[in-house]
Amino acid sequence: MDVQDAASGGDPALPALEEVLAGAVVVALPLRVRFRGIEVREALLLRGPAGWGEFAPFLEYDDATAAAWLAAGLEAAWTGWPAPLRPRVTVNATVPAVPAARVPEVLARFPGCTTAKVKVAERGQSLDDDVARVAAVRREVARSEVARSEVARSEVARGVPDPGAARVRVDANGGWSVEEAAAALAALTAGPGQGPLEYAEQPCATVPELVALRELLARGGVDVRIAADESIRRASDPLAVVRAGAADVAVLKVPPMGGVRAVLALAEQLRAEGQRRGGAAVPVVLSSALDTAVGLSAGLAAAAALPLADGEEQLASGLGTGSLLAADIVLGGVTGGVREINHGSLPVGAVEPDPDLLERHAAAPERRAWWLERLRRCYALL
Ligand SMILES: O=C(O)CCC(=O)c1ccccc1C(=O)O
Ligand SMILES: [Mg+2]
Repeated sequence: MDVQDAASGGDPALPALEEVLAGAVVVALPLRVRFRGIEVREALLLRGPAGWGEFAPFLEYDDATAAAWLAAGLEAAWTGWPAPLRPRVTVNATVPAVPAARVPEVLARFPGCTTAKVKVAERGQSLDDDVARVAAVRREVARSEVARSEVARSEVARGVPDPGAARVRVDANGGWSVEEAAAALAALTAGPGQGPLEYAEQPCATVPELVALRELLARGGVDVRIAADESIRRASDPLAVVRAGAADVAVLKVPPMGGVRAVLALAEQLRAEGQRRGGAAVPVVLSSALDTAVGLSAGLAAAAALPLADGEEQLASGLGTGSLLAADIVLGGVTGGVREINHGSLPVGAVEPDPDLLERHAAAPERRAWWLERLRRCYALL
């Protein structure tokens, strides 16, 4: 992170820029449904001695922010990751801000997932849209869960799957005011067809708002944990939100934190900080940044290497987002083959992009040039 270092020849552990550029491939992958305002996911893939890495900061990010994403990609391709502690990682279904009627179609791409994360507070939509979408997710997850369980098969016949049984979390991406969040979380937990929420991810944008929301929820008897996402990955001090007592759960993503090792170190600090505060550790949820199959390998490596306390159950990771892409650069996917979601989990391990798919999904020449230039600028910041 020291500009002077870069100017004077750079970090000795960094591969040479020419070497990094030599293995760069830029792809553009279509999404099945609009997510986070985008319909095509562009990514620059890096080929190094340790394997493949990904550099895919969202287009609007500035270079200082994007540099951390490059560090994560270089770690993947030139250094590799700590050994996994478990071979598979449980993932949540990720439900974009679709109309309720499209929920079954989305969830069908997350076979066996019993935890669902639902996007809420989308710009241009109303609380009614969120309430309908979340209720549809509860119904659908409960239905498929009951359908899988021998014991409960007769209950399906009797038509009584319990919508409260699904594990549902919502992600507002900071889109609510404190008052809107309190009203929405009350409606999403107590209204008809609703039930408990595992947590609400970034209901409001700022740390003081999160603190105020927690107080308001406690006063109103609404029992929903708060998870911090943007308050961690966009903050100069990622621990500040936990120190302020504003978050019960920490959502961590490998690319914005600068790599698997950086995420694991932060998880360790969060654990210590939580214990210092009141004895309870702050649980960590690994999540994707809408990565390609290559980028997801890094998230899976982090989730698989995350130490757990005795008896601690790992919360489902938001790493099933490959299902949101209509095409990827490894063979197979959810419909069969390499690293498909099976019984709600994904196997850990590297993937090898398919040369034909890399070619088929290659970005246009001007987009490739744009990404290579961005890589050069970010490299200079490492
Ligand atoms: O956590 C998940 O289920 C999927 C990942 C996700 O929601 C996401 C993906 C890209 C950018 C931002 C976010 C987010 O969590 O806000
Ligand atoms: Mg989020």
